[in-house]
Amino acid sequence: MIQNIDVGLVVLDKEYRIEAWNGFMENHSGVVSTQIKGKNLFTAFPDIDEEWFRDKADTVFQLKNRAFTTWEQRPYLFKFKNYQPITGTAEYMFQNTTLLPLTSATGEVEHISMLIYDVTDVAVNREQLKSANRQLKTLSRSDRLTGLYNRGYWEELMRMEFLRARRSQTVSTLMILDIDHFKNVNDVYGHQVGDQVIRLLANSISSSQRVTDISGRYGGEEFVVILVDTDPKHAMISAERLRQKVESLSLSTAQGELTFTISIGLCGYRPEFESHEEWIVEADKALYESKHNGRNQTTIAG
Ligand SMILES: Nc1nc2c(ncn2[C@@H]2O[C@H](COP(=O)(O)OP(=O)(O)OP(=O)(O)O)[C@@H](O)[C@H]2O)c(=O)[nH]1
Repeated sequence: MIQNIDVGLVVLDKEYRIEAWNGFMENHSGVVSTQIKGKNLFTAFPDIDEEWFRDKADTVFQLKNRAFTTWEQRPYLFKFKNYQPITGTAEYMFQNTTLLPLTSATGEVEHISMLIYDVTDVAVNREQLKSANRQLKTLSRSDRLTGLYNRGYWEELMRMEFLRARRSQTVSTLMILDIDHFKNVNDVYGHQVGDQVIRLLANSISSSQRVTDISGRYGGEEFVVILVDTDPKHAMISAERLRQKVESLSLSTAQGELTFTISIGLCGYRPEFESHEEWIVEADKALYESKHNGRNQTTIAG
């Protein structure tokens, strides 16, 4: 039975010599029991981390208790190729191992037995679940149309930046921008072209920003960027560069070339702000002024 079970069984003596080696071990290692018996485990399998394994096994010899190794600590003890078709993505077999003391008639532990379980399917499923969760996390943070952070996640980052700004000596600036007369774009060119314009603007924002800037889609045609460690004067240069770039863009549509402009509001962090929302409100007021004064311009909050 021990020969045929779907679990590896190895018996070791105190010198770490292999005393028993069942069918599972033969099949996966390609080494038959008669060849391996009497050989030292670490000489026969140099991939095994000797110090780590001795630490585990010594407690079994001395304290007569059980010990375990899991695939989460180390993917495997014996480097066996994985041949399971369903879990074909894993190159090597993931293993959990149990070490058990074998007590002699005198009560001494002269041998330990190792049970090696193939847990590749569990491990692969767990890894796939982790990867799916990572993808879900990214999706839940980003806006589907533009790929920028969505409002919820951006606001979370904005709140953290507000707390950081409160402690730091440097100034960060919040930029809010909005497409001018966007309703007309939708009315004249249709909603799909409207979506294309939004995407084009999002690309311009992404390509013109610094790696430390944090940009998001705040609403329909409204975008926000936190320019980290940038005062309003320098943010103005960056905002104007973006505004001019957008002004020069053109989109080919069935109704001819389409150009569009944006209005921008800027507001630097102020110590009197009590929340990140106050900061947003002030930047929004500056945006409103840009709109009010004729659009296609940038205003710094007064
Ligand atoms: N195509 C498209 N349109 C959107 C989306 N989200 C919001 N909108 C449209 O954006 C328009 C916003 O219009 P308004 O808020 O009146 O502003 P506006 O026409 O840009 O005028 P000003 O901001 O004052 O220059 C509305 O017509 C919304 O339907 C979207 O995801 N795709």
